[in-house]
Amino acid sequence: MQSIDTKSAIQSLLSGDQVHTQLSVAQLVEQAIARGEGTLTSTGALRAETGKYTGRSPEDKYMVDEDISRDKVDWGSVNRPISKEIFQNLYAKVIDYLQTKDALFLFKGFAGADKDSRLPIQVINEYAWHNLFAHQLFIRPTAEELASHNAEFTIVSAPTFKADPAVDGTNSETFIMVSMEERIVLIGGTEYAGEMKKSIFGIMNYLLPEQGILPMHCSANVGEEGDVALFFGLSGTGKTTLSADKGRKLIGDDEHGWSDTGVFNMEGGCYAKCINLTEENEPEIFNAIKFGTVLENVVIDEETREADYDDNSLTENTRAAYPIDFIENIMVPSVAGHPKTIVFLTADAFGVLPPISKLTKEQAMYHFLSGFTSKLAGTERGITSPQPVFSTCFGSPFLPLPASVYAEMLGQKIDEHGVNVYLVNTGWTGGEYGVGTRMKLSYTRAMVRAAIDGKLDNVETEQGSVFGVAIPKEVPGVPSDVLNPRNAWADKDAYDKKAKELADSFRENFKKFAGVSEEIISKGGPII
Ligand SMILES: Nc1ncnc2c1ncn2[C@@H]1O[C@H](COP(=O)(O)OP(=O)(O)O)[C@@H](O)[C@H]1O
Ligand SMILES: C=C(OP(=O)(O)O)C(=O)O
Ligand SMILES: [Mn+2]
Repeated sequence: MQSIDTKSAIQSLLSGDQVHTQLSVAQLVEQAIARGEGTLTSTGALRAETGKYTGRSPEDKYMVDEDISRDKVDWGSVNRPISKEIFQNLYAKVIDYLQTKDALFLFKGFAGADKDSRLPIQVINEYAWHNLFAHQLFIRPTAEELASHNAEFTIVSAPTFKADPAVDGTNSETFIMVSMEERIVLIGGTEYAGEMKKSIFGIMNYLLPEQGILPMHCSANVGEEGDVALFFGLSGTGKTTLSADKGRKLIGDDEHGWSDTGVFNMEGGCYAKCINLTEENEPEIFNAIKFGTVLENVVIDEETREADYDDNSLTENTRAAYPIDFIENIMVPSVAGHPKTIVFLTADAFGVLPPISKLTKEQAMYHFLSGFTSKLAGTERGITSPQPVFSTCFGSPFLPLPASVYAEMLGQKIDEHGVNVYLVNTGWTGGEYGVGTRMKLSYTRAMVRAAIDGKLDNVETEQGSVFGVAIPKEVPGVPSDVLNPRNAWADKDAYDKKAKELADSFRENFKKFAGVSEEIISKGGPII
């Protein structure tokens, strides 16, 4: 086995004079364009294409099997074990490969806006545009912080290095490998920039619980009274869209920690979907697409360089990456108090779940563990239409530890802070995918605002027929006939049939939580 000292390998790689360290946004944009990695758009954004991989590649994501993490990790199809030997061999090859490049880009910064728990990281990129992505998405250091910066985790990203599965022991040419012992993320064979931010999120999901902090796959914002709201949800359910609300300060759009003092963003930027983006529906995001923003796989006119957000010819998962301060109303720093409201976002492709309902403590725990939603087209390789999925804690692709670790912490925190929990279906209504339509964004916004503003605290409710959740009979700004999902279906028998199917699949899925208290199932689960 070729065993290498990973730390000195990084040091020697970084000592070369081809390494551009901590370039400014302007310098990175200039480099990316000069190197033919991307083009400038009419609003000043840098536009790049990612080739074959336009979403994450979960089947190529591995955790190295090591003594320090072996007994902690929840091994399986999310956390795929890979031997130290395979990791070390590939690592050595990637370092050798990067040594041959005439330019490399290094970003140093942090994950975690709370200074007590933040993780100093560095990102070594083959591409300038990837380094710009890292610069915009992670937390940028001040000059003083940079001077004393000492990275505790390193991402090494070599997108043009392709593994040979037969020789290298991988599943494909692509690999995302996390070593908790060496404190390295090794990425090769994919140009999708989202792998970088989500692998650091996975690492925070490993490290924070040890410090008594709950890591969460959610967005967060805060109102004028300091009232914090969290929006949990798998990709495409509306975290980024719904948290950008001009009446509330954005804390972050995707990854947060919840400590004894409150919540904090792990990131320094946002990663918004652009498909069908309009200024009217999503003005904050639309206007954030300017100089400094990275546009991924958005089709632009060759001459005018105008973006066509409706064009999905490269992927459904078109993206804009921008620093959080490109959103007008934000919390600085990205830290706030304890949440008052939690919203679980689900994009139900069956059209069965109500567009908004209030959950009891047991229902909240049941739905958090179930994490029912649909994988929407694009964010993961191979998904082209909504696929119903149970993604525990609304983020199973990013959880290295068993779900119970996160669920127990959330349960305690909800109790301790008396948080109101709502389930919001941003998916289908009036029929399943293909028959019904997606819930209107303006209605969802109105429902979420009413919940956060306490306007649903004392309204009349009816009991949902599937889970027994409390469905408000009226929500300001929303026609009442969309509130009860059964009413929204023309064919009631078809609804009941689908609902039964869904309830059965929840029960089936929940069997994996054998150790969970009977009360959560009896009081929180389906009633049909
Ligand atoms: N009712 C709705 N609620 C939220 N988003 C919706 C709704 N209808 C359509 N959308 C679209 O769904 C996508 C939600 O994606 P996004 O907010 O990026 O999700 P996430 O951040 O959770 O991955 C956006 O493109 C948004 O325009
Ligand atoms: C970047 C991602 O997150 P989201 O779609 O939740 O924004 C992802 O899942 O790859
Ligand atoms: Mn998002």
